[in-house]
Amino acid sequence: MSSILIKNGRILDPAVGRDEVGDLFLKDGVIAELPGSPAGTKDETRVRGKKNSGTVSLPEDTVVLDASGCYVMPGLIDMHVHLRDPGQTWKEDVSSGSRAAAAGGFTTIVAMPNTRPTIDSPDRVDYVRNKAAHVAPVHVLQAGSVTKGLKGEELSDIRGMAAHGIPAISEDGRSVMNARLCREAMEIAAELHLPFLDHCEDAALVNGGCVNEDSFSRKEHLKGISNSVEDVIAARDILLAGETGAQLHLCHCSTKLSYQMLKRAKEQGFSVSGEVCPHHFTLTSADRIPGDTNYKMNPPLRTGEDREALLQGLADGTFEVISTDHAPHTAEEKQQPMDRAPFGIVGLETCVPLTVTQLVKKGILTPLQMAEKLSGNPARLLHLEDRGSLEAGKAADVTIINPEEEYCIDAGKFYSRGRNTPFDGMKVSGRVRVTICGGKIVYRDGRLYG
Ligand SMILES: NC(=O)N[C@@H](CC(=O)O)C(=O)O
Ligand SMILES: [Zn+2]
Ligand SMILES: [Zn+2]
Repeated sequence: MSSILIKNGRILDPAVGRDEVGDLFLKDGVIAELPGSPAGTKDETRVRGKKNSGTVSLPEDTVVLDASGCYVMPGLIDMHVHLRDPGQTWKEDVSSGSRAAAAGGFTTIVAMPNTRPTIDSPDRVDYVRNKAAHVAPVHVLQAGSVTKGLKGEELSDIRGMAAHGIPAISEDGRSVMNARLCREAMEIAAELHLPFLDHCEDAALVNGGCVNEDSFSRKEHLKGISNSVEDVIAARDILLAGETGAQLHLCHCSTKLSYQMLKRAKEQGFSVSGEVCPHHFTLTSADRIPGDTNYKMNPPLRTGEDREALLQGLADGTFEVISTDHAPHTAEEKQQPMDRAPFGIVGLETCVPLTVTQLVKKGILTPLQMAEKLSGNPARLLHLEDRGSLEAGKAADVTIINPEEEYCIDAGKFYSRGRNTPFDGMKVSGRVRVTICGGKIVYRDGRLYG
């Protein structure tokens, strides 16, 4: 493996609050001290000085990357991805999904267990892990389901799956509607220090709704999904997490009340966190094009008031994570009427430009906060100690982004098998230039390697 020197980038390390122009050196799969800098010192002025002094001697095979004008962040981590493998590999599989991740700047992704069959046992965890080890250019972590077959009747073998390396449990796609069973799962999760990634949706309240319940749904005579569908389960599960001590992470938060409840729970010292997806911080139900199922996802696009609360929560730190909820479906599947088409949109290859365009350029997040929500915090919440930071000794997982490059999103160029996005053709700013995983360049300027 060659060494890599990243020169003149804006080094953004959320773990230590570092934001300065400098160089980064990667060697033997880890972030290393810059050659010539006295070992163990973190005197950045001296390291920077060396750069210009010409005395640095690099290993001969060093690849030098000029990152002038670019953000250099610890490799991005997506806590919420659907790889559809096993069982629905026409939509996506471990290979295509992990390649899309690399192209999107992600070096670690968490795959949700709502596959066919469900990932609810150690051997099914092993299936994804073994496949990923052979085909994935980035780290793929497989979450385990809370109940067998996502049926909500009997707990999965959570302990067994924990022994096989799941980073978290999740019933994503639905909620565990039986509160007693959910509480039992949280007790086990607390004991094993496994985060509980919570999809909040009351199965009875949702009642076949397909878009947000508002004036638009009424006008189109579509069944609506009220905010309470999400909020009642978020409230219930925050209470259960408080009682059990489980580490609760609210997935794809979309409502104003989920923001307020999360904020309050944190003030009370509960171990809770929350994520917002780019589509929810970018769009509202008013942006939906009637009949276009690429605007159909779960939870649905909400009102402007909800979106404002999400932006507020991202800015004030209540939501510490941005995740994609990458949910690929085929064009045929999506070309059904609104009430029949599947929920979900792809997100791995649009997350960085949407975050830069909607949040950083508009002053809602600083570039350092962007690195925090896309890497530092996910690493902390998933207990990935070697990631989410650019300090010496950490994994050589790095993402280089040019925040100034303007272009139009082209779904036809996605590495994902899914093309289902409402953002095709949208003008954005911010392009992933290089993704480095484990000290290897896996993506550079439009091309995948390895
Ligand atoms: N978000 C979605 O709209 N769809 C997800 C399920 C989920 O994340 O709840 C999917 O698996 O397709
Ligand atoms: Zn979900
Ligand atoms: Zn999901």
